[in-house]
Amino acid sequence: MLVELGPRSYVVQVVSGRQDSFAGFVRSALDATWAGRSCRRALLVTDRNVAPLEGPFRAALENLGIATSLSVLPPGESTKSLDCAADLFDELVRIRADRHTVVVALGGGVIGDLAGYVAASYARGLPLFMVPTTLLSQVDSSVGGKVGVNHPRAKNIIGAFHQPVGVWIDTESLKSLSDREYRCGLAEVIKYGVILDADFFAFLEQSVDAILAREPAALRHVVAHSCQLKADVVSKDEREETGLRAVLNFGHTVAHAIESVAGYGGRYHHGEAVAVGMVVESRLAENLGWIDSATTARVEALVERYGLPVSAPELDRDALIEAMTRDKKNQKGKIRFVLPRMIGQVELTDSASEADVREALRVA
Ligand SMILES: NC(=O)c1ccc[n+]([C@@H]2O[C@H](COP(=O)([O-])OP(=O)(O)OC[C@H]3O[C@@H](n4cnc5c(N)ncnc54)[C@H](O)[C@@H]3O)[C@@H](O)[C@H]2O)c1
Ligand SMILES: O=C(O)C(=O)C[C@@H](O)[C@H](O)[C@H](O)COP(=O)(O)O
Ligand SMILES: [Zn+2]
Repeated sequence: MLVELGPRSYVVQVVSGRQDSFAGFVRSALDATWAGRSCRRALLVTDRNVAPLEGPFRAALENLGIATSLSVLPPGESTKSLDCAADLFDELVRIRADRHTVVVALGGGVIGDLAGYVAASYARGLPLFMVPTTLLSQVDSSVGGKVGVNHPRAKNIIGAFHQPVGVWIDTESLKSLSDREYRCGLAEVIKYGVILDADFFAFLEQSVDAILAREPAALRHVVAHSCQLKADVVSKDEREETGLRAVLNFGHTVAHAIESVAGYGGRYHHGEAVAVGMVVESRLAENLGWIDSATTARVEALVERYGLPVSAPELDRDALIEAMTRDKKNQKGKIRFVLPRMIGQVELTDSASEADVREALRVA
């Protein structure tokens, strides 16, 4: 599928175990860019858990005549930091990278966001390939060009929009992914159903066993359909300017507060925080009269059936609300939420008062 962005358009290729075609994909994606055939060097960025998968990707790049250096970082959310970005800048300087040096992010959303941010900033922009290896990064973070790192008190607050030149998704790379990380990806998948596609939400309700068992056909549908939904949104509102792209932030006002209060790499991984966030924000919509209690119950039930948390009772409520006051979506000092009007449709609003938010968090 294509993410249509005029001169920055790119292909999202979804395969199952076709590593041999990666080199051809890179060649044709690079040929479509201004940097084209002059790309002779690459920095392949990964983490320790994913490093066992890097060999064929490095070999493919080398076979294309692209001399490839490898940076292996510690796994986990705390790697999405300015310190780790600085390490990658050091490496790019060391290998004398120039604007024809390609950055390849092989890993989950942490590696994609971090390496993407480095690619966006170094020499004011290097060509970037995303090779996502978690379900979450395959259905969400590898597509759309949001890259960045965390500030200790504000999630993703340092970043850029920098579209990749290509996204290579091999669903077979998920074979080594833990069940916990697999479920994290399913939180963002459920999100797509709530925000954009009631039929997809119903499919997720009907296919719990097949999806949790990672049945290949169900998995491919989940990945390809999620990417298509995201690609359509990003094509229409690349930089979150019209309000459309903001729909992808359903559950995230609360989720990002949970992550920064609990600590990056702490008790809640991003997908788990999004799971809690979707339940709390559905309850908020219900309390505002936007949806009925049956709709909230449907969201909560699906989150639970996929083995994801629905509450974070141990986190301090004042700290959560304080963290929400630093959310990127806020305007004129008001916290903004993306809330459901029904399954398949959401709206951005600043109409929730602090008391409303507190009430929605009360039972969470
Ligand atoms: N840019 C965006 O649009 C966007 C969208 C959603 C999420 N995100 C960001 O993505 C991050 C979360 O991404 P994530 O859930 O992929 O987390 P992650 O990158 O931390 O990966 C989760 C864990 O899985 C391991 N792993 C990765 N691939 C593996 C594989 N194939 N086999 C075994 N282990 C593997 C990693 O080493 C890590 O320990 C968060 O920082 C979130 O903010 C960004
Ligand atoms: O791509 C987007 O836009 C999203 O909102 C996708 C989210 O799942 C993702 O977590 C994203 O990183 C959040 O963006 P942010 O702008 O709120 O930091
Ligand atoms: Zn997310």
